[in-house]
Amino acid sequence: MAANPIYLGVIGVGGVGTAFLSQLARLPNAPKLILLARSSQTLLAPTPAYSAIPAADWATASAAPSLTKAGALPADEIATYLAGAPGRAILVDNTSDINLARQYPTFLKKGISVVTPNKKGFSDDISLWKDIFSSAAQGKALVYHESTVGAGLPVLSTLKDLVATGDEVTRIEGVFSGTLSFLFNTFAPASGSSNAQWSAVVAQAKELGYTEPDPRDDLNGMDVARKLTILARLAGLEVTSPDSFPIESLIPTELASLPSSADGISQFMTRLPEFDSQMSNIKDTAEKQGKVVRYVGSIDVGAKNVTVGLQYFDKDSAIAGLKGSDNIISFYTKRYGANPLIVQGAGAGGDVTAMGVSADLLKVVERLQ
Ligand SMILES: NC(=O)C1=CN([C@@H]2O[C@H](COP(=O)(O)OP(=O)(O)OC[C@H]3O[C@@H](n4cnc5c(N)ncnc54)[C@H](OP(=O)(O)O)[C@@H]3O)[C@@H](O)[C@H]2O)C=CC1
Ligand SMILES: N[C@@H](CC=O)C(=O)O
Ligand code: NA
Repeated sequence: MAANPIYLGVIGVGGVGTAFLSQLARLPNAPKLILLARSSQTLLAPTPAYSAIPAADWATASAAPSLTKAGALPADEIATYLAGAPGRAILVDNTSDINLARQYPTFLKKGISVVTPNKKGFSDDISLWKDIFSSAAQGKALVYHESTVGAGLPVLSTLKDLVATGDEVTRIEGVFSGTLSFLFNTFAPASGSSNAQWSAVVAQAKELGYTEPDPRDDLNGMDVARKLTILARLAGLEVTSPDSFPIESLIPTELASLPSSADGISQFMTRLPEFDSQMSNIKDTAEKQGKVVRYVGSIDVGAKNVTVGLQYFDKDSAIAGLKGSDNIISFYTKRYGANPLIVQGAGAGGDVTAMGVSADLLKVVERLQ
């Protein structure tokens, strides 16, 4: 244990949360886990001892007899509990909950640093973005969210380094969704052929843990729009919200009004096969031109223009040739000239996303000590 112990609260033990916990259990110099929550239950290390919760997984942790067990706690109670620990505290939010994200300023003002792959807060209204960073300054706390774009790929750190060292970023473009990359790479591969139905590949992406908790957030383009909002803001554009530019949706209009509940997700997945021909038609149109279709985004910093949607690509292009859930993100800058700085690799999945969260956590621990 370090000279100044650092305390950790973790909320969310789904695909990313579970992978994060198993990485945490192996981290050198890991902070002391004193709070672990899922949507219906919270485990707390009793005060004043704050004995560490075993980080291996939820099942092991919840079996520990010494812990206090509560139902879902309001964010301000969690913040008060963490702020009461006898050292600096960090919150890791592994949920996709916008309401929790809206409470980041409460945590930060109390000096609790935030590490998260949850993109909702950083892509919500610009007022929340400003509140998060001014609250961090006020509470002398840190905010790291690398996995909000490109999962664990070094996308935000690269962009921040470019900006901080005075380069001029002119354009950022590429494939920003692991789910949509996997869907198109599998459904419409650049080499060989595929008979896979669109709905079956969507179900596979969900099973592999690539999709958002609600896969419609991937298919409607909102997940990509949120990532582009975050990148645009870091590049200096005041994008007011992720719906302030046009977004092409791949949700069949007939299914657009299903409820956003768990039942709505299940109805959507059940009915999606009825509309497989819509995506097959798009694939065939590209095929007739000797091309493949892919879902891409771009930010033209000078023109303050953001685009999100389908485009056709030559089969020998870098974007057409991506594999699996790969993202590819090209940064065009004054220094790099005509040859962009490119970041490429898996852009979704529990382990690679948790890697970004764990690496951020290590950075925060290092800076707090
Ligand atoms: N999956 C991926 O490849 C990537 C994911 N991300 C982001 O990571 C985050 C997590 O994704 P993922 O693990 O796939 O999602 P999951 O749906 O698998 O897990 C979400 C977890 O959050 C918990 N949860 C939700 N709301 C609350 C709340 N208010 N309080 C406490 N717990 C809550 C759920 O609880 P319960 O277990 O009780 O249901 C569940 O444990 C999301 O923000 C996602 O956008 C980012 C990059 C890539
Ligand atoms: N659902 C997202 C997960 C990572 O952000 C994606 O598919 O890219
Ligand atoms: Na990243």
